[in-house]
Amino acid sequence: MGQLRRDIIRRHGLAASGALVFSLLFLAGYYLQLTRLSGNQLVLLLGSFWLIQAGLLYWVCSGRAERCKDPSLTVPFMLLSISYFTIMLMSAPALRPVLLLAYLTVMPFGVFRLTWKGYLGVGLFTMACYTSAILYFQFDSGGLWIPQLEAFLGITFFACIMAYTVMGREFTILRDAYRRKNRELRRAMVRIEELAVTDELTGLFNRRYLLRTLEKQRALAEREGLPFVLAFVDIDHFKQINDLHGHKVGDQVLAELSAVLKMSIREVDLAARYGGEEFVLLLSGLALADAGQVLERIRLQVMERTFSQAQIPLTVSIGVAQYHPGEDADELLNRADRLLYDAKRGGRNQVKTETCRGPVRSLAEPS
Ligand SMILES: Nc1nc2c(ncn2[C@@H]2O[C@H](COP(=O)(O)OP(=O)(O)OP(=O)(O)O)[C@@H](O)[C@H]2O)c(=O)[nH]1
Repeated sequence: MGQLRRDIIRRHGLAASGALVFSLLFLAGYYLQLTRLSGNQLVLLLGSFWLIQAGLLYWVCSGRAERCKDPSLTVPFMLLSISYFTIMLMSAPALRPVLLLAYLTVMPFGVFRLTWKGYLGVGLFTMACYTSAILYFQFDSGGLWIPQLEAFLGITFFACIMAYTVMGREFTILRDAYRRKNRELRRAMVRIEELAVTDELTGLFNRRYLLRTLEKQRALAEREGLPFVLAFVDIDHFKQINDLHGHKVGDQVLAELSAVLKMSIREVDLAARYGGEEFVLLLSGLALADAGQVLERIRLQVMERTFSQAQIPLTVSIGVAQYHPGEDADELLNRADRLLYDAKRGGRNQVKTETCRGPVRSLAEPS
């Protein structure tokens, strides 16, 4: 159960306790003969109130109301209580002071949900209910009608309701500001998390994230026996590109090559910038031979196009090693790095794949 639903249920628990207190007071009023109800009418009144209340509570607590615009069903709950307090008022005019307070205790529960317009609507509904109860009482009983007192009480009650509406408006403003800040904070958190794992220039994952993922991949390989392959991809003679075209173009080349790497791997794989012009690819669920083919394809892809506005041709050298059960991340990284070194030494623009725990095998001859 989510925190939001728990909060809603807690609030409804409070509201139901309030309704219970006023039901008990009304019951006491009945036994003190302060109401005009018969026993059956009393049972019908309180019984139907609690039946509907229980139905609404069930809707909220079971999560069925989550499809509604307001999953807390605040307005239905408020209108239900106000309507029943009005019927109680009609049937027990002597309990008017108690029931006036009952009306007012309903209003604060709108704070969490209602806009000030909603507040005004519920406030006017309350006023209309109260007025009809008073009129009903006067006409029904022909009771003592003291217009000044009724006006006095009515205006005071109206002022209280309006005060709630104004307060409700203030709460709406506060609530909206709080929600806005919360949203901004969440967005900022997501961005910070992104920045913490992303290389700014290339948009690939950074070394820290790679090492973390490598550990997870290792655990998966140990537990589930899922094979994976790690490849170092390094641009050949990148220093010359910087020297010839400048750092800015060099940066552009790095970004474009990163896009090629990212596009060439599957969702389950990972491309990271290890540092400078050196990248690492983690290919999961692949045997060494298949990974070798994938990386050979990447090598050819890089060779077949040019990079940056300066249309610079590029080649990469790649070292590919498969994870051996029991080894640690450093051992795997070192092996792949050694294979990359072999590829460089072997003339660059080639993929060096280790044979199973044996010597390295070249997939392409140096160009
Ligand atoms: N533009 C740019 N250059 C970078 C960045 N990081 C590292 N470099 C440059 O990458 C170059 C790497 O040079 P080397 O390590 O000699 O490698 P190389 O020239 O590619 O030679 P080989 O790897 O042996 O083929 C250096 O000139 C670095 O300054 C970066 O973020 N942007």
